Amino acid sequence: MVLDDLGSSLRGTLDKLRGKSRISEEDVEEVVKEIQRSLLSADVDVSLVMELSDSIKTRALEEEPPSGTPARDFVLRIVYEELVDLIGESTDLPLEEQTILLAGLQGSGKTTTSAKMAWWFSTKGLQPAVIQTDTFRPGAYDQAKQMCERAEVDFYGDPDGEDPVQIARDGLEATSDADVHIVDTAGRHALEDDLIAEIEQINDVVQPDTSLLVLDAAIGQGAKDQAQQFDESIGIDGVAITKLDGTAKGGGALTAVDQTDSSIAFLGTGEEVEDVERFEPEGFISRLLGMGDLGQLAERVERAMEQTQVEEEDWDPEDMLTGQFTLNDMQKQMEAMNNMGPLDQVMDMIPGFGGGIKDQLPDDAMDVTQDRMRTFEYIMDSMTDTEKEYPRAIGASQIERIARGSGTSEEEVRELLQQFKMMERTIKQFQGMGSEQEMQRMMKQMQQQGGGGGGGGGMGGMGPFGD
Ligand SMILES: Nc1nc2c(ncn2[C@@H]2O[C@H](COP(=O)(O)OP(=O)(O)OP(=O)(O)O)[C@@H](O)[C@H]2O)c(=O)[nH]1
Repeated sequence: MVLDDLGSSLRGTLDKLRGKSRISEEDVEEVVKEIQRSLLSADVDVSLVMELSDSIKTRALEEEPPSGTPARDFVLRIVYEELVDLIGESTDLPLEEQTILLAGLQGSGKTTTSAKMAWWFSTKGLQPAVIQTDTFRPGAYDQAKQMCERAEVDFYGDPDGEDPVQIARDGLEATSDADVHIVDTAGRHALEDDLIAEIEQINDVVQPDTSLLVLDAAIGQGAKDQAQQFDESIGIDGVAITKLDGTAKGGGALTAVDQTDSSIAFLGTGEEVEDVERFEPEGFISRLLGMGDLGQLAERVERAMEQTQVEEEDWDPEDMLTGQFTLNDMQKQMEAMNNMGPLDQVMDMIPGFGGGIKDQLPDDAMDVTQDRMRTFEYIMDSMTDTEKEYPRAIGASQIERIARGSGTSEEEVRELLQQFKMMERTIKQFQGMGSEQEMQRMMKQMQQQGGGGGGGGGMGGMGPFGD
């Protein structure tokens, strides 16, 4: 995740302020140094870093903390406000008829982002269409078409067409029923003149309401030149940052935002059409600082509930926090969580869970991939109800029988039991959290918003391994 390093190192530094009511100049220096180090290693432009750290320093030393506010909270608040200020508002994209043009270098993720954005608009009740004008890269047409099919949105392209400007013109006409037009363009390895000339012509024909620059999160200072060139030729209103799942950097994109005086519109976090988030500065920074992002979490839960085909009485998110945890529950939760996205991303959105506890968990605890889930399902199908209810009582002979019955290995059965133990421990950590009441309230709220989940609480009473 972008600037991930900032989140964890800053939390460590801020934690040293715990218990203090006043902050010294030294404390502030240390916090500011940590911010500088993290931002620079995430490729944020030096002058931006200096600007940000100066404002934090000045405010932390000159402003009087409200009485009774612990030093840590006071500094955290300032860092939060200054980061929100640096990153700015999200690009304005009203939920109404509009045309969006995507620009960027080859491989930055434009085609993927166009389908993701179309999917996102469709979840908001609009009818989007993607127009693919990339005649340069063989395969772009098929890729866009397939992704749009997966996203269940309209698509226009011409696999035999050679003139991208004509395709754009025809595409707008052919998809006139749609209300949001997203025009994908070709990229090149570098900023060649013909790329700029082509996109200027497409821009003239399309007359977009918004032009977005698509940038790979791993791009460093090269973002500055790209941003400047595209801004001069077509005018950039916002940036979509892609591949945030693969890098801890992302600073180049912030530089581009600053250079074009624009803002961030979308974040791409994976290769699937659903792996996209509308950028919300407050939630994003909160998550970065380990304060959680309830908005995104609620949205994901809502989506997961629609996708997870479990009976209403079978799954209640509140069950994660109460009662005994069994293998049946683990299976349901794995399905639901899988629909929400990678577990570590989800955890970042939970207040109080992002920074501290998550960092202490073994990496394996997050490793719930679809393949593993499938193997686990075969294994669970070969277990008796009692075994699923009390997995800790499963011994060597049962493991052998289950492996044979499910066509898996004994090692895989042990792995499942190990995964169960880890998840059980994680759930217990949840249960032990100070903010449990808050979590429960939140879960309830999300349940209502999601319209599913029911209040069944199908976990039964405490079993022999309850506590
Ligand atoms: N992991 C991950 N991969 C992504 C993301 N966005 C795009 N990709 C991958 O990046 C590669 C390039 O993405 P494309 O959408 O084809 O890029 P493009 O900008 O359209 O490329 P050109 O058409 O050649 O200009 C593909 O393999 C995508 O699957 C993301 O958010 N996360």
